[in-house]
Amino acid sequence: MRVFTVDEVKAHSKPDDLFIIVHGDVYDVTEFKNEHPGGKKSTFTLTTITPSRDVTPGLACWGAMSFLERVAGKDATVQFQKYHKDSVLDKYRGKLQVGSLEGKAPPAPKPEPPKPAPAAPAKSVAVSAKTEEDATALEPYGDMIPYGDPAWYQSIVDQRSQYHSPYYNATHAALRKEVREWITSEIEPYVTEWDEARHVPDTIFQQMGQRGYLAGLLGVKFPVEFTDRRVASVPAEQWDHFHELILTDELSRTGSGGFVWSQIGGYGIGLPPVIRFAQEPLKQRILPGLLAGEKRICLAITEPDAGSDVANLTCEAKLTPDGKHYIVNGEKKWITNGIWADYFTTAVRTGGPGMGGVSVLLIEKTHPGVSVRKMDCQGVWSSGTTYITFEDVKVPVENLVGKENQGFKVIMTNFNHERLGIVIQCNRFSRVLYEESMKYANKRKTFGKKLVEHPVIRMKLAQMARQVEACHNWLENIVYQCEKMGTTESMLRLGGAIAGLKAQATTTFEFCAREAAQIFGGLAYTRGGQGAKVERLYRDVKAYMIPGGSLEIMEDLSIRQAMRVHKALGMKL
Ligand code: HEM
Repeated sequence: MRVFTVDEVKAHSKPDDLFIIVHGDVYDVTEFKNEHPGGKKSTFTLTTITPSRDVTPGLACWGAMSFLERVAGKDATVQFQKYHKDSVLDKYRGKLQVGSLEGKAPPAPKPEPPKPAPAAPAKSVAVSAKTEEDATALEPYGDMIPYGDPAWYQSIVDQRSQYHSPYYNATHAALRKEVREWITSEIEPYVTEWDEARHVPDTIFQQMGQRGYLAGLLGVKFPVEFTDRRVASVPAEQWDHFHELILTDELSRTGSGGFVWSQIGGYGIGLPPVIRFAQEPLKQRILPGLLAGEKRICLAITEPDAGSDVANLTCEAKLTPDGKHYIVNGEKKWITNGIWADYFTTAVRTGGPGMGGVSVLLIEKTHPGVSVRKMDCQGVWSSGTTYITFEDVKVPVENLVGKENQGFKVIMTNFNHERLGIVIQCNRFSRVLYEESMKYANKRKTFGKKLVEHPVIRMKLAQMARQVEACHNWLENIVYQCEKMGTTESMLRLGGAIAGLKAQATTTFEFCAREAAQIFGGLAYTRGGQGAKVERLYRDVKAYMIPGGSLEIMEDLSIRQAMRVHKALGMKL
């Protein structure tokens, strides 16, 4: 790349030869000015700027010249920072940058690809002795915005005082770095585009497989028996529930429910029942392709008339007289990823009414009689929400997942994992809303002050942060219990608490979306731009508060289920 002097850049200040400087880098925006959303020359007029209530004399009004022409040949860093997030450049740098100013510090070296974590420390979780805890003291990580990342990401810079946590070791720190670097460089700059297109390129899901991430998202030990894919920074034998928490949390930093669900929405709930309950030959046949990201799966439970009330589903599966097949007829609605799925982990009625007549079948796209159509929903646009019809679909009995008429147990076992996934995503989305608000409030000025200098805005930030932190601490506690208890014990013991946590996380998410939108004002009301994440997440809230057990069902269950368990434990009322 060329090195420029300030005077050399100044020479490119005409509409047909237009350079600008941002953060010491030189950009040729001659062509780009015509597609720049900040006002094309031909359309930019006074009316394109809508004054907010803060109608101060400083209101930008630059006549019939586009923003880029106004700063032609100059250093436009200040103006750039006013209207964009720096991450905009991640997307356009490759296309527009022609060089840098002389004397600009060389760019930081590209991060090395993650190396496998060192064998020590081999302990997975729970360090109580102080000496051991100090031995695993971790480097600080992230932007160091208070509450902008989970507490264990922080530490005082001189390393004398670490932010202590009993849950995390060096492999967890390595994983968060590995995932964040991938998300920042290859995902985040394109998420808005993909959301608008309602599709994430298939290559991203394939990368999820290649990087070993898919194999690590099943709520079980890393399934080495079915795949040779590995996560670069975590030895498979050390993989635990906290790695899964970090992976989902960092994926959710994209601030798009659509993106997260496009990757793990169907997979994270459709595959665990198969891996836990399917017959061995079926697992051997389908798991390698799924774990590699070459095939896709979804969970088909909800119907036009049965949502949280799962026991009343009506999609029926009748055994053929020769006992070799089920014939499936019925419909499924709001099925995440259904449109792309090769396999459908489907709840069907094989017996009488109620939960005792439900079974789970793995239906395959290749089975004649399966048809899918995409649904148009309020949020999670790139997640592929689907309406599915099964018409006389002939499914081999070998595809039964669990035992006939005992499907309710399969579904129940799945719920904790599904809901924890929802909690992790919701809480990071809430954190993103808070983090975006904090950054914006420190930049945007109204009535002569930064937003953050107005007590009413600080109050909003405080209310967001305390709810996010409370939720995260409860989440870590529950994940720790999952790590220690077996699947059956955690299903029974934790069902109530996880339901309560889902209620907590979704209401926190809804609150943070509302407050962030108020802080961003008009920018959160328009799609794209600085408020893109806020506008999008506001639309995504209900996709988290209704499915996977609605808020009302979750709150009720958090008491009912807990009472049932504690009765067995000898509760004294
Ligand atoms: C390499 C330089 C630049 C690039 C790549 C760029 C790119 C963009 C993009 C993608 C948007 C859409 C919103 C978003 O995604 O944030 C935007 C909006 C905008 N840009 Fe730029 N821009 C550049 C420089 C500038 C400069 C120097 C100015 C001002 C002098 C400016 C003023 C604006 C304005 C006013 C908007 C509209 C903001 C809004 O709707 O709230 N841009 N720009």
